[in-house]
Amino acid sequence: ITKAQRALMKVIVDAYNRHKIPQDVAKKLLQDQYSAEENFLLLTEMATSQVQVLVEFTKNIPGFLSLNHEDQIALLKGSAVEAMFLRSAQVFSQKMPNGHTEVLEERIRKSGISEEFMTPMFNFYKSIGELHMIEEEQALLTAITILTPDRPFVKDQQAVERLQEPMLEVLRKLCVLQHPQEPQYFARLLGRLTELRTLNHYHAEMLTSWRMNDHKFTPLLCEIWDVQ
Ligand SMILES: CC1(C)[C@H]2CC[C@]1(C)[C@H](OC(=O)c1ccc(O)cc1)C2
Repeated sequence: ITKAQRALMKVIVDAYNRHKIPQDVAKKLLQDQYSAEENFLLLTEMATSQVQVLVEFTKNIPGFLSLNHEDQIALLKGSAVEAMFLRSAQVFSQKMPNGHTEVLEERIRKSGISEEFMTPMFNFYKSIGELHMIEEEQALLTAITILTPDRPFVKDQQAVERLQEPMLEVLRKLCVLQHPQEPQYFARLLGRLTELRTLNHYHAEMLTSWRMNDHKFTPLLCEIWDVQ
């Protein structure tokens, strides 16, 4: 890994760690009561703070703010669900003090999300947990997800590729260094990004079913997912 690549990795990891989910949201998970309505409100707060954290992290990705402005928006809107699941998968698999994970899982299961969505979601969390990613890998994988050139409405895809490629190269080298006994590890990480894309569909269904039951989203969530 060259000096420049180490510098890039440091910028990404610092940004990833600097923007955390506010502790009050995590604390509330344990306090408030357990009604489906209460759970939905908590998940709304969690999703809203995750999108805020996503926007802050994205602004710190070297070169992102020099992209065409419409493309910046298209990348954020196109990757919000995937970045949110990636971050919550990491929160689920190690960041949470144990006990919180079960409570969060319980609240998700009792918040009006249909069963058919639960399975793929929790399978994804398990498959991320099994990778035991270090924070550098998590941060780089999130940046790579955001810098996906073929999101809808992205005009200058080459400009996005030019930012994503160096990240992929650093991640590839990092995987070789971190997992010398597992030459396929980098390929497994990228395989998770494919699994992530399938969650977009389930997530859209989830939003629709919540809206049909007249659940209210926050303005930020309405804006990032073009609802209401
Ligand atoms: C852990 C998750 C990634 C999983 C369950 C909660 C999440 C934060 C997310 O919730 C929403 O997208 C969401 C969208 C709108 C809303 O009002 C509430 C939650 C889906």
